[in-house]
Formats: sequence, C-alpha cells, structure tokens
Amino acid sequence: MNIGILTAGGDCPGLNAVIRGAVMKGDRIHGQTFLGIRDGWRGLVEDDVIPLPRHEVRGLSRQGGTILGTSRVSPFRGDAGGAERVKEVMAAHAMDAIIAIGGEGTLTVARMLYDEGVPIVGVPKTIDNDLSATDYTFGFDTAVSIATESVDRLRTTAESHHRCMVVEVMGRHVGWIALHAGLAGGAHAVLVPEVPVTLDQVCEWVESARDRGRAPLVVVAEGFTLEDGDIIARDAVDGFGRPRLGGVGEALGPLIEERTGIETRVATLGHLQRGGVPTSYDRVLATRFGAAAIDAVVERKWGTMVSLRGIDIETVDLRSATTELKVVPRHRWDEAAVLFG
Ligand SMILES: Nc1ncnc2c1ncn2[C@@H]1O[C@H](COP(=O)(O)OP(=O)(O)OP(=O)(O)O)[C@@H](O)[C@H]1O
Ligand SMILES: O=P(O)(O)OC[C@H]1O[C@](O)(CO)[C@@H](O)[C@@H]1O
Ligand SMILES: [Mg+2]
Repeated sequence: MNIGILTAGGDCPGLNAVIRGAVMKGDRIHGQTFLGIRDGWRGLVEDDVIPLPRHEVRGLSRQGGTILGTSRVSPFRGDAGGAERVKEVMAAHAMDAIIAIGGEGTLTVARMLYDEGVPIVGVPKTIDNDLSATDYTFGFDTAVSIATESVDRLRTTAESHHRCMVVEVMGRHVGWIALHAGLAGGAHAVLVPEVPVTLDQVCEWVESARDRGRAPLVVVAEGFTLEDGDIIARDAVDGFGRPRLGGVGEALGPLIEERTGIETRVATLGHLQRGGVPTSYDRVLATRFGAAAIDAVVERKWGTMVSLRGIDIETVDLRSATTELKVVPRHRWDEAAVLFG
C-alpha cells in the first residue's frame, strides 16, 4: 500500500511523532510506502507530494512543528477542485489512502472527502484539546507545561513589584489550557470562553488576592469575553478567513488597573505555546496515534479517526468526531473557582 500523510490547520507539538509512528509501523510491519503531502490540503490540490521513506522520519518524535508543513487552505474553497481533484492527484501518485492529521476543521474536510469516496483516516491534533471524540489530543500537555512554566516565572516578577499580572493563553473556543495552567500555577482568576464573568467579579478576585498580600495573577483564554463585552479579535483574519484572536489580555489589563488602582502588566504567550519539543506524554500519545492510524488503514476503516479512551486507542466515526466541541464543563470551572481571589 502507498499511503499519503498530511498535517493541516495550526501546527502542534507531536505532529512529527505521529508521522514517525505511522511510517515506522507501516514500513516495518506491513511493508507499506509513504508519500508526504506538503502544507496540508494545499499539497493535495496543487500536487505537491514528496516521497517519505523511513530514514526521513528518524529521530523525529522530539522535534516540534511538522516536517511536512501546514496551511489553512481548503480543497473545497473557490476553484480548488474538491474531491475530484484530490482523487486525480492520488491517482497520479498511485496513492491508496490518506492519513490526515489535524483539528476539527481538518477532520471536517476529511469527512467531506470520505463522503465522496476518498479512502481516508483521521488523527486528532490540537493544543486546545477541544475535540470531544477523544479524551486528549497531543499538543495540549506541551502547551499546558509551557503556560504553567510561564505563569510561575511571571509570578516571581509580579511579586517583586507588588503588581497584578494578566497572562493570556491560547484557546479559541474553549478554556482547557487556561484552566489547567491556571490550576497548576495557582492563579487567582481563570477566565474561559465557556464562563463569561463581569469586570466587577474579576476585580473582586484581584483585590482579594492583593489584600492577602499576594501579587494577583489572572489567566485568561484568548476567546474569553466579559459578561457584558464583545469578542476581542485582531484586525486580521486567518488563512480560512476567520478572525484572528489575541488581545483580550491587553484589553483587560488596563481595565483592572483603572478599576483597582493596582499596577498591572500583561503577557500574551501566543505561539510560544505551540513551538518547540513535545512533552514525553505528547510524544507517547502521538506515536501511538500514528501506529493506530496504520492499523485503521490496514483494516480499511475509512471515515474514522483514532482516539484516546482512558488508556486505550480506539477508532471513532469522523462524523461523531466533528459534530461537537469539547468545552470545559461548568463543574470543572466551579471546582477551580473555589480557589480564586
Ligand atoms: N467546513 C469546511 N468546509 C471546507 N473547508 C474547511 C471547513 N472547515 C475547515 N476547512 C478547511 O480545513 C482547514 C483546516 O481547518 P482549521 O484551519 O480549522 O484547522 P484545524 O484542523 O481545525 O486545526 P486548528 O486547531 O488549528 O484550528 C481550514 O483552514 C480550511 O481550509
Ligand atoms: O497560528 P494561527 O493561525 O494564528 O492560529 C491560532 C489559533 O490556533 C490555535 O493555536 C489552535 O487551534 C488556537 O488556539 C489559536 O486561536
Ligand atoms: Mg480549527
């Protein structure tokens, strides 16, 4: 079998470990050959395909980013050609199947292609951890580790200056990174898109922490909105035309300072959370996902995605994987909120 692999959407620590896991198992156990599709769906519609022999994936599990590149190009937009073009390029390379590694958007495209007869298997990735059909996505643990270390570092400087520190983390629709980094770092408030709160409430937590002699630390997810506020986006869109987030921390900091009189600084972690080496947890999960994707291909489980359930890797229907986002449940936020202020 000749298998094409692509990575699409935002990059994420662990993508290379999936590629390595798939190629190593496919080559060693099934004698399969591999093709690398460059920059996600762009490479498929523009016929930008390279050989991916086993020696190309040597030592890759610790390497951040993706050796294949990624993009937010859609095969279904404009005159890209949709499933017919994808089938044409697959035929030109005698490609029998595709392994698509990506988030909810990539997996939606994979499902649309499967519906039109493309033999495809998905692998879930995202630092946001917002895919409901898997317990965890790789990349999340790395992002949380980076955010936690940043919170720890920002706290020492905030304490020296008796300041309030606002730390903005990623999380377009969900607050998993904020919740976990906030809990791990002992934040005095964790603000997530799922639970809008008022500025009064935020300032109450900040003042209460200050009154106890602490340097107040607020962790905010980029998709958070104040209860009476609007979504904060940059004056820019991503490759698929959606608003680029980022900036809520910068907006919130001055409001807190003005309202409480506490000198406030803001740090936006941004893409630092997506760069560099994956944690050992993410390397293991990603490697297992890559190997499991090969099993799904061998069993011709087209239209499915590999997924983590407890400690086991399973396959689930791509449709169920893309219908609903995994948001932070209210009880998880309440549990953390007991420690705010
Ligand atoms: N409903 C859709 N119809 C057509 N194309 C889509 C659709 N949703 C997503 N795409 C295409 O798939 C690409 C990948 O999706 P997206 O950019 O959301 O990344 P993702 O895989 O969800 O990862 P991330 O977690 O970074 O968002 C999009 O940039 C777009 O080109
Ligand atoms: O790299 P880009 O295109 O700026 O994307 C940023 C988005 O990607 C993610 O990192 C993953 O979906 C989001 O948390 C963030 O909003
Ligand atoms: Mg997406």
